[in-house]
Amino acid sequence: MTKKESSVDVLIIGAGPAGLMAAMWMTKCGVTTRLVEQRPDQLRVGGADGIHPRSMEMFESFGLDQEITQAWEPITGWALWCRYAEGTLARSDRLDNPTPVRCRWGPGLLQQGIIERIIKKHISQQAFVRIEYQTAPSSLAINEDALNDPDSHPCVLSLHHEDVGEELVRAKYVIGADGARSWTRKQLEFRMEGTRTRSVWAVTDLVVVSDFPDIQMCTTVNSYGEGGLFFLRRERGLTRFYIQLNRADEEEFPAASITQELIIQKLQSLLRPYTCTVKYCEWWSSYTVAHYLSNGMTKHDRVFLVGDAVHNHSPLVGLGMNVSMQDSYNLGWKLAGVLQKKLNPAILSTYETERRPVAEELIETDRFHLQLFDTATVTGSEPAWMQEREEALQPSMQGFGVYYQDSFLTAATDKEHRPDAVTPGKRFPQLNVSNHATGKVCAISSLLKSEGRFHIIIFAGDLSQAPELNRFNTFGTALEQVENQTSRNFNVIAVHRTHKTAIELASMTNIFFPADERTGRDYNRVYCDMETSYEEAGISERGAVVLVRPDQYVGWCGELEDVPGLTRYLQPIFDVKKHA
Ligand SMILES: Cc1cc2nc3c(=O)[nH]c(=O)nc-3n(C[C@H](O)[C@H](O)[C@H](O)COP(=O)(O)OP(=O)(O)OC[C@H]3O[C@@H](n4cnc5c(N)ncnc54)[C@H](O)[C@@H]3O)c2cc1C
Repeated sequence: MTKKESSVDVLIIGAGPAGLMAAMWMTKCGVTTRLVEQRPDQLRVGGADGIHPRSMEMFESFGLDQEITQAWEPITGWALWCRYAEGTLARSDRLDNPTPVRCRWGPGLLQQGIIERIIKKHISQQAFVRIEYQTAPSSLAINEDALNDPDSHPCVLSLHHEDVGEELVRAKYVIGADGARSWTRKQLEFRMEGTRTRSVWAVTDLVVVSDFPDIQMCTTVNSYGEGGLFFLRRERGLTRFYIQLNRADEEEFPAASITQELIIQKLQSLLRPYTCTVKYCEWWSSYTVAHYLSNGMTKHDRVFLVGDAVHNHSPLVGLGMNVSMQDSYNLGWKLAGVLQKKLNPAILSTYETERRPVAEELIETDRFHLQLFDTATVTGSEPAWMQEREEALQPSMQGFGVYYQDSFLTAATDKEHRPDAVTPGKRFPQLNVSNHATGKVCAISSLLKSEGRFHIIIFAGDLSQAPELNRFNTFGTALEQVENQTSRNFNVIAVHRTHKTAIELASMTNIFFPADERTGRDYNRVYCDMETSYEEAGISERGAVVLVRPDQYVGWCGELEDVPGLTRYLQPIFDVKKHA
């Protein structure tokens, strides 16, 4: 029988959070994609559950936020407990959840399978993105002679479908999102580098009845002599427990001895004298803490690795799913833009230069956090020390520590012209504004939808003054020319500091108040400052122009007069001629 043959723009291997996030970009950008998954189409149990504020911003940009927040359990605070040397178990502190700076989302908890189902539902609405279950690749070859032809399909894979057998697929690009034991990584001959510890943990999702006072909180219990315990209240009445069975400085723990009964006994022992009766166990598993990083993330910028295929660490800090999705969030718009011939293929090299430092930091953060349980000794000063650790972790836990510095996409800006909170390389912060035409209040970040477009945010100052209005309109006219020259449409957002009655939309140039024959006037481009956004962003009365990348990271900042600077930044990114 002859093997079926086909071609596709993007082939994604693995429908976990990283693969689905990549497929979500392709869905939004209209790129023909196949996502193959070796498992059957079933709801995953167990796995991740912690969602960072930054991941919520990503979900919001794809229109998934409401479905997530309808199902999740927000994290409202933390309790810290210690079992002291004499054996007493006591609460050392109860902390409110630190409010993320300039973000409207806090962290929350929702089982990974439910998150995946929500993303899949949106992907399935578009026929050009197809998810195929019980399907896995069996070979991958890259035709190196075809790499320079943007229309070529240099990645050649054999796919095995459980039902229909073998198929030969030629893909322009491949994304290996196939988890910690990545098949794709092995084909690319990348090595995982790192170390394995002897720290062993059990993890389980339980419905319990307990008289422990903070059973409804996110709680850390440190019993240094006996092992750590960490738990979080979840959706559907479940609680996720992480139970340390062995510290890194102890002898090797026999993995075969781990049973559900052993885990529950250990949990009950760590919580004594409080009681904890298990009513239902949805899932349990165990793992030995290891820290590994792949020595490569891309081959020829045609095959990419994302998520756990690149970085492995302990699930305890709740970083893996978030960082994995963020890998794909970084890659997806670049790949889609190149395939649509809107972006220079050279941009693809920034995936590794931007995400490798994040992966390295992820591993370090996890190591740092585990020391809380592994190397501590009872000194009597644990609470302050524990709190310091928790606080130090916050930027990573919120997802706001990321700072991209590849000069291709991040223009260094003179300090003099750079607003404080709006820094090239960092994600655009939440700043509240009200729509000039309707008065509706919103965060600017909620207007930065993931559609593959760059966003231009103009802080225009006080437009009741004729010179300022003139300056604003001059910039608008120049921006229209940039759009025409580059054949790119920007998401244009202007924020002025003028009393609403002192300026009319009609006095603004076309780009700020455009008219469409079919849909009429666009009233969604001009917003009023809510008296704080300029101060919060550190923008002076003269205003500023902020160019935000499609993934909501600031690319460039400058003055309204600096259209040449803006053009210089965009030119190499949009330079597709020599590749077309
Ligand atoms: C107990 C536990 C708790 C966790 N808690 C958190 C948390 O709270 N927050 C957090 O951020 N992270 C957490 N994590 C980590 C998180 O689950 C992972 O980092 C995340 O799932 C990685 O996503 P991924 O898409 O890269 O890989 P995976 O989720 O591993 O997805 C890979 C997919 O690829 C498929 N696949 C593999 N090989 C092939 C192949 N050859 N062909 C086709 N398909 C293939 C697999 O079946 C799988 O569906 C936790 C992990 C565990 C185990």
